[in-house]
Amino acid sequence: MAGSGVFEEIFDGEVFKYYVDGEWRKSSSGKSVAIVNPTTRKTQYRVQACTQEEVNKAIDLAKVAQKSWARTPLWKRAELLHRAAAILKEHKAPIAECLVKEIAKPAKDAVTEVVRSGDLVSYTAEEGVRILGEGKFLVSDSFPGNERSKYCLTSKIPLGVILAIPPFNYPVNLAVSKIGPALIAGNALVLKPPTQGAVAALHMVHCFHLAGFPKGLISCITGKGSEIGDFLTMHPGINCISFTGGDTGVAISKKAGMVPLQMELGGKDACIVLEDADLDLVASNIVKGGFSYSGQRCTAVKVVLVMESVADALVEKVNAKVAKLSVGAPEEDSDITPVVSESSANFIEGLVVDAKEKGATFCQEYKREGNLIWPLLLDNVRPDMRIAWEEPFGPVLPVIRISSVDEGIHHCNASNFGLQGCVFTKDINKAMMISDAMETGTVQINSAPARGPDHFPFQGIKDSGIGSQGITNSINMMTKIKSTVINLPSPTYTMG
Ligand SMILES: NC(=O)C1=CN([C@@H]2O[C@H](COP(=O)(O)OP(=O)(O)OC[C@H]3O[C@@H](n4cnc5c(N)ncnc54)[C@H](OP(=O)(O)O)[C@@H]3O)[C@@H](O)[C@H]2O)C=CC1
Ligand SMILES: O=C(O)[C@H](O)COP(=O)(O)O
Repeated sequence: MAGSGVFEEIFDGEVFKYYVDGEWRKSSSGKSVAIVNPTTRKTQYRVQACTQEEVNKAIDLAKVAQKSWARTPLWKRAELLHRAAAILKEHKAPIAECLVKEIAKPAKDAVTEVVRSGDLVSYTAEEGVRILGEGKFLVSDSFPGNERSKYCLTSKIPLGVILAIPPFNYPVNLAVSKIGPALIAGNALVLKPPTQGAVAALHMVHCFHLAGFPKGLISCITGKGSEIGDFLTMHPGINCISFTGGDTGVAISKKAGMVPLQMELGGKDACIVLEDADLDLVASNIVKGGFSYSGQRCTAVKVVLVMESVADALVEKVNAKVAKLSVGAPEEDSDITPVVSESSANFIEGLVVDAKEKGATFCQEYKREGNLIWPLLLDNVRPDMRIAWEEPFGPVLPVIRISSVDEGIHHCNASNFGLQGCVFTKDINKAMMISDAMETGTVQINSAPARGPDHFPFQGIKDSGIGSQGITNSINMMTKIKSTVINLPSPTYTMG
């Protein structure tokens, strides 16, 4: 059960504590933030509403702890990360339980998220010792006009204090995808978890505490992003921000100071289906890609662009699979579970109503109970409908029929998002041409969009993000190049 067993010290019986200076503490604010269970719509947990002074303290301590952490041998940093990964996996059950209660993640997927996170941390430790263990050696005579009298040695040094802000849909995995790279690279880390998902994140942080990381190196500040977010992101003590979420990220990028930003934001991932595609494969991928975790993935298929000649057949196959999706509680491991909040459900409903008014074909009856929305495929969607462009982040998927591949590419590229996309065809030449033409960070050929495996580069263009994630890219992003140049009194040439 949450907050019990090895996790007892993170809970005071009513409110989960926040983490600073290697300790679990109550906020001096005396206030807490409620986490509403999306299924019951009742308060499930409470977390501390941290104050600005508590943020200042966490960042001050992080600054101090980072200095000695950066002097800790790389292999020792890796060893601690491996230990944290093992503890995380050992305690997957109570952490998964939090994910079920806080964000209505289906029970099996919740366990998968925790195990995947442990694997991510271990991989990060291994990758870190390799890529941070190497630098560059340059000689001056390769540049015109120079003799071989200067040797340049480069290495990767930490940035300082990294601020990590993950979203509700992967509060553990998208937290460790920032924590692991930050720590292996010698940085300190301040985590601001999403409110929905905060308790799972606090349990995860406790696994790092149990692993024995130095005091002050990691802290976890809870509270509403709308209240504490600006103070954190504009804090002069923060040296880098790694954020995953929605439009909030665009606002942060305008407010943040001169610090490196890693922004993974929303998407409207298009699935382009050509006439020669294997329609059974496409249908499976559309259902998995569009409806897993009720469409609440940035990489969910969010619009299907299918050639008119195969559209009827495809829609029929997709509908047959949608009919088999189970709808209900996350505890029962239902395929479709309640969306994260009432406001999210209302937003999705707004898109559905707009599509209805403008004449979309409803392949299923629209049904909603509380935050639970039954899976819905909308056929014959046209560009004047909001759902053609906006991200529902729910189990509603639009189908736009196209008469040419160019029309599909045009729709994809007209979006202000550019996260991922996919194309289904048996013709690899066409697939490559379409992939090159799609203005997205990744194109999947013959599979639905996905971030994983977690070591693959993951990036969005346009409003979908800044920089690139993936284990190696995140480690590099959280470091800076430092050069040392040895100036020789006279040129020297090998064996010369
Ligand atoms: N490209 C990607 O990798 C991914 C993108 N997303 C996108 O995220 C969105 C859904 O996630 P959601 O959690 O609702 O996104 P939000 O942008 O609403 O929230 C993301 C995080 O930002 C915090 N936050 C809110 N306001 C501020 C602020 N002013 N300053 C700093 N932090 C703040 C939130 O805290 P709090 O919860 O307390 O408000 C949360 O931790 C979708 O648009 C989705 O596409 C999601 C996952 C992956
Ligand atoms: O937040 C998201 O939606 C994730 O980054 C998607 O990850 P996945 O594609 O591996 O499910």
